[in-house]
Order: sequence, then C-alpha cells, then structure tokens
Amino acid sequence: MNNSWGAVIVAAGKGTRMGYAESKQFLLLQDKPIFIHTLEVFSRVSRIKEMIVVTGAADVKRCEEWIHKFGLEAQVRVTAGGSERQDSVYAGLKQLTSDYVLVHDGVRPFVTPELIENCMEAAMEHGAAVLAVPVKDTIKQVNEEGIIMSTPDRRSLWSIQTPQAFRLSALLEAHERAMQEAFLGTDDAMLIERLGKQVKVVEGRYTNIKITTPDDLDYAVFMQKRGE
Ligand SMILES: Nc1ccn([C@@H]2O[C@H](COP(=O)(O)OP(=O)(O)OP(=O)(O)O)[C@@H](O)[C@H]2O)c(=O)n1
Ligand SMILES: C[C@](O)(CO)[C@H](O)COP(=O)(O)O
Repeated sequence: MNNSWGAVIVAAGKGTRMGYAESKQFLLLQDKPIFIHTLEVFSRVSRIKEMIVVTGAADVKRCEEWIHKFGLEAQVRVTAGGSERQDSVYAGLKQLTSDYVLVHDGVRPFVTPELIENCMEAAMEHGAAVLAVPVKDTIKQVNEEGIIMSTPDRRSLWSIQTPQAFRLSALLEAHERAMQEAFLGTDDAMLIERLGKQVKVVEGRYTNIKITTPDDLDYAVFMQKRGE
C-alpha cells in the first residue's frame, strides 16, 4: 500500500460570524493573509506532495496571486468551493491523486508541522485521525427554553480541530454517500463515523484555534506577536 499525502485547505467561507466585509481568510496577520500563514506551515511538511486551496469562485484569481507572491505556486493549486464547507472539501478532494489526505481549515494558522505529522502517523495506523483537545469547561445540554437537560461526563468530551486525516478513497466515498443521503456534517470525521468506521483522536494544542469571531482575531494578533 502506498503512502503518498495530499492536503485540502478550505478557504471558501464567508466569515459571517466575524462580521467583516472581507472574508476572514484574506485578513492580514502582520504582512500576510491568514490562509497564507496556514499554507506556509503545511509547506514545511515534506511528505505532503500536493496541496489544494479551495476558495470562493470569485476569489480564485486573487488567491493565486497571493500564493505566487509568497512563492508557494510550485506546491499549491487553487480551485473553487461551494456554499457549505462540506461542498468545498469535496471540490478539493476531487483534485487530488494521493493515497491519503489531510483536510484543514484555512483559518487555523497556528497548527504546527509536528501536529500535522502526528495526525498523519495516526491515520496511517488507524485509517483516520483528527486533532482534538479535551474540553476545559463543564458542558451542559440545554433545551430550547434554556433549561439544562443533562451534564455529560467531561472526561469523554473533546473539542475537535483540524487537520483531519483519511485515506483519500475512503473520504471520497464518505462524501458521496453523505451527498446521496442529503447529510450535512460540520466536520469530515462525521462522514466517516456514520459509515461505522473508526477515527482516532490525536491530542492537539489549545493554540490551534479556528479564527471564527473578532475575539479570535485579537488572540491571533497576540499569538503572532509572541512568535507562535
Ligand atoms: N462554504 C464554505 C464554508 C466554509 N469553508 C471554510 O471552512 C473553514 C471553517 O469554516 P468557518 O469557520 O465556519 O468559516 P466561515 O464559513 O467562513 O464562517 P461563518 O460560518 O462564520 O460564515 C474556513 O476555513 C472556511 O473558509 C469553506 O471552504 N467553504
Ligand atoms: C471542522 C471544524 O473546524 C472542527 O472543529 C469545525 O467543525 C468547522 O465548523 P464550522 O461550523 O465551519 O465553524
């Protein structure tokens, strides 16, 4: 069995929760758009041979220009995504020829080569793997009236991050099944789980945040200054 690796970096979201006119993946952290910081981390993992950035159809050209400006054009191709994250991931998967794939949010720039490698190793051992961190808060299930229904045991709760790593053929099949059955997941592992397959959890870092709201951006600026 061959072990070649590709990566899909999704960056086609609208950033509604950020509330800016500009999509958050294009916001500058120091001198670079957030998605370029992310690509630079992935470009340091030598086993990844092909990378696809998925962006909005109207943003393909400027995305390519940024990639060129930062000298990543030999490693990275750009394609257009869809209206849901899942559609964007699928659009990226179809461009790959590798045996394995890492799927990562373009707006998680504080991932590290070491975390990516850990996820890759676990996927090669278990078939599928995701980065995650144990939840720090007590989590409650709350009904529509705002009343607590239950308190799950925190020891079994993990906050799931990206990258998420899979055999490319398995993830393509899972996406196609989800599409046929009109199932929309919030991550890729869900699509594999619903086919009864196992996904290994690999401990990530709390700093591997997804930049989602303006306070995340403040934290990102702080982390950049700290040299993360
Ligand atoms: N149709 C979509 C939606 C999301 N994403 C990407 O998926 C990642 C995680 O999504 P999220 O943080 O939800 O991004 P947005 O969809 O941009 O944010 P929001 O939900 O606030 O609009 C981001 O890198 C985003 O660009 C994507 O490629 N295609
Ligand atoms: C894939 C993900 O980043 C894992 O935490 C997350 O599920 C994406 O969700 P969102 O609704 O696109 O923020």
